[in-house]
Amino acid sequence: MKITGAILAGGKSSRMKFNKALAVISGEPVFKIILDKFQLNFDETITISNEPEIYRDFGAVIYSDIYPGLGPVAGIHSALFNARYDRVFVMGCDMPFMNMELVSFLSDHLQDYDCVVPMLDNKLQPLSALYSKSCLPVLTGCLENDKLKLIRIFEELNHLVIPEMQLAQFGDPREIFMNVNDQTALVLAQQIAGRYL
Ligand SMILES: Nc1nc2c(ncn2[C@@H]2O[C@H](COP(=O)(O)OP(=O)(O)OP(=O)(O)O)[C@@H](O)[C@H]2O)c(=O)[nH]1
Repeated sequence: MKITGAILAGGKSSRMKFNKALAVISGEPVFKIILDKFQLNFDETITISNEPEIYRDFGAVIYSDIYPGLGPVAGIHSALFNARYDRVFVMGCDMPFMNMELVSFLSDHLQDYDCVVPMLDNKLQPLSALYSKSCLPVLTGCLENDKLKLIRIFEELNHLVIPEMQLAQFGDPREIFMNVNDQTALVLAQQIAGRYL
């Protein structure tokens, strides 16, 4: 089954105080690290951002939000809408250490579900989850009805949760799922990058 990898890069980076996708780890912007990994592993890679000029120079294929200004639910919606393939791995632009075998594992479990979503620290991880295009009507409904909290999409989606115990076979979930979204996380990511990049 072919998979589209979608990088969401339409946020405000208010915690980092500069565009976190451009934070440098091991000499490269986090966005470039993710883009390279996605292009190597997925059948198609797309980036969802309303600022295409930032990412075009990296050679990214960019689509904007169809519902601009509504946050990450709109980013996932645009990713699924624009993806060439039915299966879409959607990830934030601040996760340099995602494990691609883990993504294959999520994909292997999609058959009977609209999406497969990891759970870490008792929280679903919608921004590192595998979605089918069958999610689109639910996402459109959420956006049209002002239901913009990411976690609420799962009230209506037929989803499979992958518990932390199963994620651990791919490495330390706290590192694999690390969000480099503030200065503290950036320093930590720079310290452990050698093990991943
Ligand atoms: N396409 C798109 N992506 C978004 C949008 N809002 C957030 N994202 C992305 O979703 C991921 C998670 O976003 P957050 O970390 O919760 O928010 P953020 O605005 O990027 O950062 P903070 O302002 O620090 O919360 C990041 O990769 C963002 O770039 C949006 O409106 N559209």
